[in-house]
Amino acid sequence: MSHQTHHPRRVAVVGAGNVGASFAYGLLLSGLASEIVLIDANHAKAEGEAMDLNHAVPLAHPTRVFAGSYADCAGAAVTVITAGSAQRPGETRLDLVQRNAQIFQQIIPQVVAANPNGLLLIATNPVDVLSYAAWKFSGLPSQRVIGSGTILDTARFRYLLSQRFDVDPRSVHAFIIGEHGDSEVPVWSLANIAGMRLPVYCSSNGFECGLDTLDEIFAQTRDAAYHIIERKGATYYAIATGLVRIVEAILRDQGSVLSVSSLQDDTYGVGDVYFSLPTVLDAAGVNHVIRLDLAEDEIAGLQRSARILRQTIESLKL
Ligand SMILES: NC(=O)C1=CN([C@@H]2O[C@H](COP(=O)(O)OP(=O)(O)OC[C@H]3O[C@@H](n4cnc5c(N)ncnc54)[C@H](O)[C@@H]3O)[C@@H](O)[C@H]2O)C=CC1
Ligand SMILES: CC(=O)C(=O)O
Repeated sequence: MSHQTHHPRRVAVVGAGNVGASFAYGLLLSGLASEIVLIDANHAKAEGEAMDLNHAVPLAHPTRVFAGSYADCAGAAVTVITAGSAQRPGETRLDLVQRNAQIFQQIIPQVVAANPNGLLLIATNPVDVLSYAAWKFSGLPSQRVIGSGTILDTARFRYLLSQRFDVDPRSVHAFIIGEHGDSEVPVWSLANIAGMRLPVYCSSNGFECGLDTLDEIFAQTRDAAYHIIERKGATYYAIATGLVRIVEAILRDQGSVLSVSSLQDDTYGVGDVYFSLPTVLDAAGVNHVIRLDLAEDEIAGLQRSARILRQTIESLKL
């Protein structure tokens, strides 16, 4: 209730569309939150989703789910932003930037006015640029403004590698870094199963993994959203699960290493930009970003990705 001052484990969700509603559903099933508030410009949509979700509560976990207004972001540990336009077939994520930045200019100050102490978790695309915009519009310390970044791409990559090598994807350790989008970079040099780099793993365990095979796995990872949008119009279950995983790391103060987007300094030659690297997340948000021992071509790819994002930020004239 909005008159309460203490909201144990409240999570607010702005945007109750495909991604927001799927996230709320995943969060409800996780039992991590005691309250979930849904906010949407289309209030009826938020109300309908809250009603439907509440009917799952007796079968899941005691959770108070309701449709609210920005004032209800008060006391939320995390506010997840999924509002805005999604790609239509043939559009890139970067094509959405002007439209969604304008929406963020309206939304973010209202969230922060109600809740100056919580964390913001951004999913709206292009997620790296909009996370940077959210940081600017919010005035919050960058540690508390996080983008879902390549958590999804890393999950896709681990899944596809697991299929190739016939193991549990959780046993595949590999990261996608940089932009959540077309310029993202696979970190092949550090990818491993059981601590063995992939070429060694392959030769000693009887798998073929030539360059063509690996290139194809990366292309399928990078282009997955296009393939899914062509078929079903949108992607949401996997990103929703990624958002739940990030919220879990925060609410449970786990110190988990996840590839998320955060403000980057110029370690790799391009600063004042958001992009993804493996990042330690805890209750305070970004604890620190891990400095990877990358191969030269990976550094070059990351710098290219960061430059594309920096140029897109500059086009917004924030
Ligand atoms: N970061 C990631 O990995 C992923 C990001 N996305 C992005 O998430 C975003 C949402 O996608 P979907 O949920 O599929 O879209 P959707 O169209 O189903 O939902 C968007 C919701 O935002 C609401 N909305 C629009 N303007 C608003 C405003 N000014 N204030 C409050 N609510 C507003 C709409 O009413 C709608 O309910 C898109 O930008 C999409 O590209 C989607 C999948 C993965
Ligand atoms: C839409 C999007 O960003 C994705 O599925 O990767």
